[in-house]
Amino acid sequence: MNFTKMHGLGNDFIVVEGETKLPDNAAELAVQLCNRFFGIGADGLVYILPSEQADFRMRIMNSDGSEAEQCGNAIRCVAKYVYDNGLTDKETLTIETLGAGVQEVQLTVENGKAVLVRVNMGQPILEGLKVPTTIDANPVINQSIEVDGREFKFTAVSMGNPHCVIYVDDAVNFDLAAWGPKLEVHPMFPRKINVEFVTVRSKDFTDMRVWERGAGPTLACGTGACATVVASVLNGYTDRTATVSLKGGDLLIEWNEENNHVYMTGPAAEVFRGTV
Ligand SMILES: N[C@H](CCC[C@H](N)C(=O)O)C(=O)O
Repeated sequence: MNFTKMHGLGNDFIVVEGETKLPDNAAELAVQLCNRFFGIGADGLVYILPSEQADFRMRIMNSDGSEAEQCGNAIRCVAKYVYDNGLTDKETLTIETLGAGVQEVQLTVENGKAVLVRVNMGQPILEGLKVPTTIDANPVINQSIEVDGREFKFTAVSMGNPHCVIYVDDAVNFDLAAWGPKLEVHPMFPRKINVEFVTVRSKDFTDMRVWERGAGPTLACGTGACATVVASVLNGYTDRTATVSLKGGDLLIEWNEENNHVYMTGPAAEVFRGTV
């Protein structure tokens, strides 16, 4: 099987093109190939598939073999892949995902290669029961949750995949490994959850570190960055356009007031190609 290794701000993926549908063994393949010692190594396995509604369809498996509804960093990689490899000559194209339907993507092209990608990530889902959480509120803001005797307050946002946004004093140095895994699988989250720890630095700048559902600590999370800005606007902490600074780099997020859509702008990179 031929693959292309790509990343969005260090959130890295094995990208596979040429299949007409998700292989039956995609979950096992994801666990095997994402393993950083016995496989290629990545946060996820991404398939570029044909679509009836859009130019392309993306499906993404986390490194634990679970399928995610949506992935911001991966969709930027897919957009770069299809343009750079001549599968399309469009600089504005559409990609269909499980969690957000047909999404418009705009490429910035330099020397025939896509260097920056702006994605319409769709509308956030704020009804607690639809994120999903067990909390019947809309939105779920400042919700108390306890793990191992420590109380956190979270805001719940779905971008097609579920997110739990928690504000802390120092996100950059927060002990992700101590608390991320416990929150990920808390019974308040019926489909588990991605956990973002956020420190607001100004009305248009936040630090964020993420423990991802099904992948653990990643260097960046695109949907998590979108959830961070939505939660920060709901809490009155930031404006609707803000930079989210992740361990792997920065994403520019805009939650558009007119159409309620969230836009994410950031880079994507190809690292190497291979056969496995
Ligand atoms: N682990 C996530 C999927 C990948 C999301 C993240 N890598 C992004 O860039 O949005 C989940 O299970 O919902």
